[in-house]
Amino acid sequence: MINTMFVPQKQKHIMETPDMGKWELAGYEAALPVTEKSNPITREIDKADPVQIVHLLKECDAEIFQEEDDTLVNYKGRYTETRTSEPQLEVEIGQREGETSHRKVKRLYSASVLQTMMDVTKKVEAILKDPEHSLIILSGCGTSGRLAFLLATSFNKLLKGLHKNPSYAYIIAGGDKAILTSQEASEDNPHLGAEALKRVCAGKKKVLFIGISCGLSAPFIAGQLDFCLNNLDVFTPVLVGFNPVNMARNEIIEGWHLTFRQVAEKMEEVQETRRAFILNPAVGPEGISGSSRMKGGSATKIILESLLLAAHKATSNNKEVTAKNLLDWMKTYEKVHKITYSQGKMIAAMVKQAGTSLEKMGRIYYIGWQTLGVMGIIDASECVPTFGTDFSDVRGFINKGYKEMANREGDLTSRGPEFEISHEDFMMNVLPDVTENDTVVFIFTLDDDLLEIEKLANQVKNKTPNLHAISHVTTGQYVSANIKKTFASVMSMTWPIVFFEYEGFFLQKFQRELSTKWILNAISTGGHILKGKIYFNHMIDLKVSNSKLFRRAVAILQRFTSRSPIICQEALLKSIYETDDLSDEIRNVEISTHTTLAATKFKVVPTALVLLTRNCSVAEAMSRIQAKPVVRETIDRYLTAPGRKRTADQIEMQRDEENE
Ligand SMILES: C[C@](O)(c1cnc(-c2ccc(S(=O)(=O)c3ccc(N)nc3)s2)c(Cl)c1)C(F)(F)F
Ligand SMILES: O=P(O)(O)OC[C@@H](O)[C@@H](O)[C@H](O)[C@@H](O)CO
Repeated sequence: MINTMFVPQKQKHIMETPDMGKWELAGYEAALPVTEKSNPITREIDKADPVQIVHLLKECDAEIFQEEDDTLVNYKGRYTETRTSEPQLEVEIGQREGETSHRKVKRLYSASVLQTMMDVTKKVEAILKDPEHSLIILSGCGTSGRLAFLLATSFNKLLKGLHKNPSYAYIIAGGDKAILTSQEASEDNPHLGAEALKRVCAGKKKVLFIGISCGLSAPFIAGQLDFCLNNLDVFTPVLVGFNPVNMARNEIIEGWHLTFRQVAEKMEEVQETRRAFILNPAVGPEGISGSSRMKGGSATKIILESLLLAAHKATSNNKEVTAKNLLDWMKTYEKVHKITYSQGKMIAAMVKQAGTSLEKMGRIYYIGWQTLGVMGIIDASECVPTFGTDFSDVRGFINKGYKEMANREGDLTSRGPEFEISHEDFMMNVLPDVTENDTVVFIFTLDDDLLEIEKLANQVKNKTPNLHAISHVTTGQYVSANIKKTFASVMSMTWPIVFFEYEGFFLQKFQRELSTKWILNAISTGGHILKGKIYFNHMIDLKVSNSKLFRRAVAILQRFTSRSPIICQEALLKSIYETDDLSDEIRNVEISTHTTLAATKFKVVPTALVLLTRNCSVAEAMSRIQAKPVVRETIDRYLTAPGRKRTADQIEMQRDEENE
């Protein structure tokens, strides 16, 4: 029987997990948070060619829509006979002795999810009736914060079109600069979250707070939810994420008194009285383990756009929202998946092109119009924390810059080159240095200014032949021959004409955004896979810049070395502090001390991997990694991952250690 995986920390920082080599045996996989698991579909994605990469990502994204299958979950930590392929096991902490209950895994279309969505739409409608004294706030960290920004501005535009005052606001951990740049550390501060929430809704009498944390793990969001739970007269908290509550993060949050799971359990209690809500369907593990920008981000868009659009439609038609309405809105997003991936071959060609550019140390530029430009900016900004690249490797630009973005803090250009996002900035400061190693992708609809598009495209064409277009057209519209001949390739998605009234126009816009997100996620992920950044389906060389990434680094080291969590954490700390003998002082300082220092270092996880497999000094491990910069080859040489044959000396070494 394995010890339960996440218990409130007794010792500092040690995650209670089964020790080495027992991952598969004890059903450990099933007890992992869904959002952090390795997805079997992409287990060998690092060996796939562009066409296969796109196919694997398509399969992963399809899991978002998977119906509730008859997987029964048994609480007593025993296997349950299920009709799905593998035995499911979920370890519930503190379940009363003798009580076994069966529960199905909650999915996007589960009755309980639709019911909760309906309950939340009623709260939205109440807020919309009184914009003066009430507010809907969307909040998140990283990608979840960027989507909070996009959703809030989109729905305020919808209201503006109806000559109504704005009812939405957004919070992103780290402020508006986090829309464009990686501010991973701000995720770890619950006080920062609560302070930002207080500031944004000062004076409001009724606030619907929607906190987005795909992994049910961000302390920033935990702080905001807890603040709401202590002020339920004004606040109605909604938690959006993709783990069951009993898999919410259970690590004591630094400088605070609760874990995310304790906050989520309090939310569950209050949900009984319909004064708090949790929307947390499982959508399956990410194609790159833990990369919640992908399926987590897509599912966030689908759930919240369907829910909010339904509420707006009900308000303008003065009709009740039904579960069927919500199901119909969400089902239309399945068509988006079908239409988008019907272009699999062209997406693969762009993935291949991206890989070539990145391998040649070239760059990738997304030149987008309106919110499709925002999707480009979001995908580009995620590459830094996801693949450890420089901001200049993948960049997004949008017509009219901050005017089009309509972000609260306005024009950020003066903060530095990574904040230059307008087409003018691109033409003046980037285009002159574009070479044939670079790839440029235009993203637009046929309702955008086609003359402007053609003019800019011809200027780019003089600098690189790798000029591609993603265009969204409505049935009956066709990309002109002029436009076609300007681009090396044009991927054209044709969308059905929307008949339902005003909200339908926004649904079409949202669906073109999701389609674009899937394509750009494939381009940036596929490009970095082809560059050799991914091992199996893990980004091993991650920057350990917050506590979640620290945990992921230790978990990845455990997974690839089968060593104990303690040994793996020691190796990681040796690598971060560049020392062969860790002082107790280092062992016992707060995790933020480790991550603050680690954020300034390179390749600390690969170095720790070499430390664990070669029993050498940190200096020697670092020089080996320096000598062979591509992570995958480095590791291949020293390591065979679980499930692939293990070398004799590794078995020997492991046996020695176990006898220590
Ligand atoms: C799947 C894998 O074993 C793995 C990866 N990451 C992790 C984790 C990453 C981040 C965490 S965590 O920050 O502790 C966390 C994050 C979310 C959550 N709900 N609970 C805990 S665990 C785990 Cl538990 C396993 C592998 F292979 F990737 F290492
Ligand atoms: O939404 P969560 O689980 O709280 O995660 C919030 C952020 O850590 C997450 O968005 C991160 O920036 C992305 O790079 C993940 O791919």
